Amino acid sequence: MLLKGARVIDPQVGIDGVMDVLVDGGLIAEVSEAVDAPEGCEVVDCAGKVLVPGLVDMHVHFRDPGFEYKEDIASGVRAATHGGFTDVATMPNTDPVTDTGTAVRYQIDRGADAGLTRVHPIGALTRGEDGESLAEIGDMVMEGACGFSDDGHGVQSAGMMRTCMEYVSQFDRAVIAHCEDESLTANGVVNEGRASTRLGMFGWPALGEELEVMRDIELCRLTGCPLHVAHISTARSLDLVRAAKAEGLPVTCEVTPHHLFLTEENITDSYNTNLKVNPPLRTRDDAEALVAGLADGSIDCVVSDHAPHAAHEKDCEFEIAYFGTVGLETTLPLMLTYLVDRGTVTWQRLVEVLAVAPRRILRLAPVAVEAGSAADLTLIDPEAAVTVTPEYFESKSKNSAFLGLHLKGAASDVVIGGKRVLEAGLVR
Ligand SMILES: NC(=O)N[C@@H](CC(=O)O)C(=O)O
Ligand SMILES: [Zn+2]
Ligand SMILES: [Zn+2]
Repeated sequence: MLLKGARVIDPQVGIDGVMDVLVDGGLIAEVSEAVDAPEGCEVVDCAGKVLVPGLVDMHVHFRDPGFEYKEDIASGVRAATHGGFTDVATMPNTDPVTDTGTAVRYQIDRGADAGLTRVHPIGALTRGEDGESLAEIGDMVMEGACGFSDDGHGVQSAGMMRTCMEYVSQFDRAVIAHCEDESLTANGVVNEGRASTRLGMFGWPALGEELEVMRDIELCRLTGCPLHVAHISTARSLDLVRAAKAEGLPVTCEVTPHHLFLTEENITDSYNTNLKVNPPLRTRDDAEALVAGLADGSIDCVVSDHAPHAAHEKDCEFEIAYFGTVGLETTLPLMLTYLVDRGTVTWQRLVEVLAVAPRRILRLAPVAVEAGSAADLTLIDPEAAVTVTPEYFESKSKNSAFLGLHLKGAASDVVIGGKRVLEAGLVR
């Protein structure tokens, strides 16, 4: 297959220019200004589009096994492919929890059966995510777990988290921390401050996150285990991560589009339960600090934290609605519309935060737009018009914090292992 005339952008190899990319089998055979199509070669006209290394969303919830009515692996990978991702990492808060090698293998195999976006399971740190005893981490590494997390909960005991980090540090994997001290956040549904006061609801204070970020950075120092802070949401958490990085500690972090582009102010007028997320939407100052941190390199990657929930779990009082927003199909359009098109984030930085850094943090093989690399590629149409409606989603769930928006720019094609799985915006 010959991808002809796209603007190819890959900071890893220092390219930004209009090129032809020849794919042979699962690999990239040639990247140059003019490649003649070999006989019988499928030619894809990519004029006006941008070709980048395949995008990776390193934080999604596919609810399989256990809550397949919200999402299963087959529907999850369709959403991921539609969103432009060649690879995703799935969180272990399934039922049963993904805490054994068999459970990890199940997700990889189900993902492979679908033949779309690849699924890389993240294993649980503790058995059943109960925070009390270590899960079968070595067994999960052997079956292909790409990282470890009790996402959905913080590990409440510092001693248990220390044990987890000491154990994981024997393997070449990161601990991905959902930082939440539940003694501070109990019952909290919105940011503690103006939002909780105006709405008369229990607050989830910034300190509930920051205290565990501080603790886990200290445990990283003690154990040497790579620490990745999930869905960072406050300016102070970011400062803590910056300071840790400046000291040379192996600390990285991620941010979601909803924490970049929405604030607690979006909730106060609407009571829209799709804006109920964990951690909660914070202040405008926090969101601005996160955008700055993403642009300056302090934040390593962008993740959707795709958290599908059924209609009845959101169409209810704010206090009892489930936490989470779907995100796989809006992350790229939001990034393009609000950051790249406006020049806040360069295309090169977009590729770093959505393709390069997540592979590094998950210890996946690097992918670059150069001869010899795996042909895992995302083709972006910067002019595509996206209207976020329930019908737009391939996901089983429609609980998007961004419903109703008109966005500009989306993936048009996705190539995985040399196979085109998204063609002109349609999942095969
Ligand atoms: N983020 C959310 O609001 N919800 C996630 C859990 C999580 O990511 O902590 C979920 O599993 O629904
Ligand atoms: Zn979480
Ligand atoms: Zn999550």
